[in-house]
Amino acid sequence: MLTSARAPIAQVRCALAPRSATRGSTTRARAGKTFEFAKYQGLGNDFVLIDNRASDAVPVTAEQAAKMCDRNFGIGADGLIFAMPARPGTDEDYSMRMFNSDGSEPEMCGNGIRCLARFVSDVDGSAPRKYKVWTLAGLIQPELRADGQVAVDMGKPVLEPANVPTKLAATKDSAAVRCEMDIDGEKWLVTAVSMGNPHCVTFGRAGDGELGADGPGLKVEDFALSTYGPKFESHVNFPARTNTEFTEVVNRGYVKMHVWERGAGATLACGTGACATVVAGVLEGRVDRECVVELPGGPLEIHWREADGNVIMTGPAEPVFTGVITV
Ligand SMILES: N[C@@H](CCC[C@H](N)C(=O)O)C(=O)O
Repeated sequence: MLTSARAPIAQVRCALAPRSATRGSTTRARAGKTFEFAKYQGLGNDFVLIDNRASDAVPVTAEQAAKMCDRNFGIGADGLIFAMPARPGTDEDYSMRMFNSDGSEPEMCGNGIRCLARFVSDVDGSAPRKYKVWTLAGLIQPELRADGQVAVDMGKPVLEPANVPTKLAATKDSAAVRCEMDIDGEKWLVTAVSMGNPHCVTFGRAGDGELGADGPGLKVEDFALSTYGPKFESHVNFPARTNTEFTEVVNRGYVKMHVWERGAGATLACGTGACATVVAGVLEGRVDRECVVELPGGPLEIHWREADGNVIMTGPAEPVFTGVITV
C-alpha cells in the first residue's frame, strides 16, 4: 500500500463497469481485476501509477488502460504507468511501461518517469536517490532530489529521420531540420526529433512571420491547438503518428510551448516534448542548449549537454490521490 511520508493524500475506491453497462443498461457486468493505484502529476500532465514490480506481465488490455484514463468513465488521466521489475541480469532498478489515454503504448514519457521515481520512493519509503529505469526507449535515469524536483538523464535525441520515424528528408547533419510540411495547403516549417518517442517541433508557418529568431513567430496563447494538433498527429510524414510542439521563442533561454500529444491530445505539459523542443531550437539556431520551456502547466528546465550529447530535464512530480479500482 502506498504511504507518503510527505503529505497525506485523499483515497478513493471505485469499480469501472464496461461502457455498455454504464450507458443505460440495467445489468452491470461482473468486475474483474482490482488494482491499488496512485494518481500523480508533473506540471498537470497526470498519470495513474500502479506498482506491478512483482510480475513481468502488464496486467491490463489497451481497452482497460483507456477506460482507467477516461475523465468521465474512469479515474481520469493523460496516461497509465506501471512500475515493472528490472530486467534480469542487469543493475537496473526497475522498468516502466506506459499507456496513453487512448490505450496506445508509447516508448517513453518524460513527465511520467519523474512521477514514477517519486511514486517508487513514496511506496518504498526510500530516501531521494538516482534510479536506473528500463523503458521501451532504453535506459533512462531519473534522480529524485531532496527538494522534491526530479532531474532526469533522458539520453541522446535520435535525429536520423528513419529512426524518428519520419518520411521527411534530412536537411542538416543527417537530421530533418526546418523542413516544409503541408497542412491543408499551408506550409509549416518543422524539425523531427525522437526522444525515444516521435516529435514534430514547429516554430510556425513559412511566410506568416514565423522564424522566432528573425521574426515575430507563433503566438501560442492564441493558437488553435485542437484544430491543428490532430492534423500533425496523423500526418503521412509520421508513420507512427507524432507528438507536436507549437513553440514561441521569447529569447534564447526561454520559450513557450503548447503540445498536442500522440494518443492523448492537448495536455498541460510534455517532458519528452520539452526536450525535443530545445533540441530542435538548437538545431535551428534559435535557442541555447540550456533553456526553460514554459508549458501551460508550468516550466521545465532543459539542458542538451554538449559534453556527452545527453538531454537533462528537471521538473516536479507530485502525488494527487490514491485509490482502488476494479476493471
Ligand atoms: N506526456 C509525455 C509523453 C507521453 C507519450 C506520448 N503521448 C507519445 O505517444 O509518445 C511526456 O511527458 O513525455
